[in-house]
Amino acid sequence: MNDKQRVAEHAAQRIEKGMLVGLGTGSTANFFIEALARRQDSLQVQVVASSVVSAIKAQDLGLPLRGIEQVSRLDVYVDGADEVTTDLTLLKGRGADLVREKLLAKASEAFWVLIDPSKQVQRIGQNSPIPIEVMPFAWQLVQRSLADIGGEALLRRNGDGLFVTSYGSLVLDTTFAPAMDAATLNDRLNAIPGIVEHGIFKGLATTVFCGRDGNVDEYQA
Ligand SMILES: O=C(CO)[C@H](O)[C@H](O)COP(=O)(O)O
Repeated sequence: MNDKQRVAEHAAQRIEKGMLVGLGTGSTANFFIEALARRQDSLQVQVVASSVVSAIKAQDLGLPLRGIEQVSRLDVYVDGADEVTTDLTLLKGRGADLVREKLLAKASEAFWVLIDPSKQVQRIGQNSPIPIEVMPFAWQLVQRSLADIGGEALLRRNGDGLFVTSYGSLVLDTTFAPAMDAATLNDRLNAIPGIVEHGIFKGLATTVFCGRDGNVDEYQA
């Protein structure tokens, strides 16, 4: 069992009977969905998925799925992350499902983040650019606004074409100077028109579980 599987198993053991559980997206979230499905006979949970791929996986494994439009409050949302700092700020969104991921994280009583040590960083943006979803017609205007606050934004590509998210947005992968802290950046990005969503998750995670050398470390917000 690798660190991602162990941390996913650990989180599934923490789920309580009858909970409404949000399912994240990615390889760690997939391990969690599998671990949850193995406990479903005793747990009888319902789930809400953050992506089509997670919805299909949950359905295939027999987890009862509710549409995101049918819920206003979840007990817990469980997902991976690309980067995590000591104050539990996250960088997410390597995939195409940022919008639903942040909505579910915000709507949940608890947000559990499942990582391995490779995701722990000193500062957000240390290893990856910040993914910024933009309305397709607005990408150049947003690129200009990002340049005004010191961001270098490149349209994400997919082979010869452009990368398109689940909701038809484009993604600007954006790097900022290391001196720009995540809290400031979060506020500035939230204020730019044309941005649909971005990958900084600030003040949302309640617990980070980190699988390390066969154990699971726990960090509380
Ligand atoms: O934010 C995400 C998708 O939008 C993922 O949670 C993040 O990329 C981590 O993925 P993995 O568990 O495969 O390492």
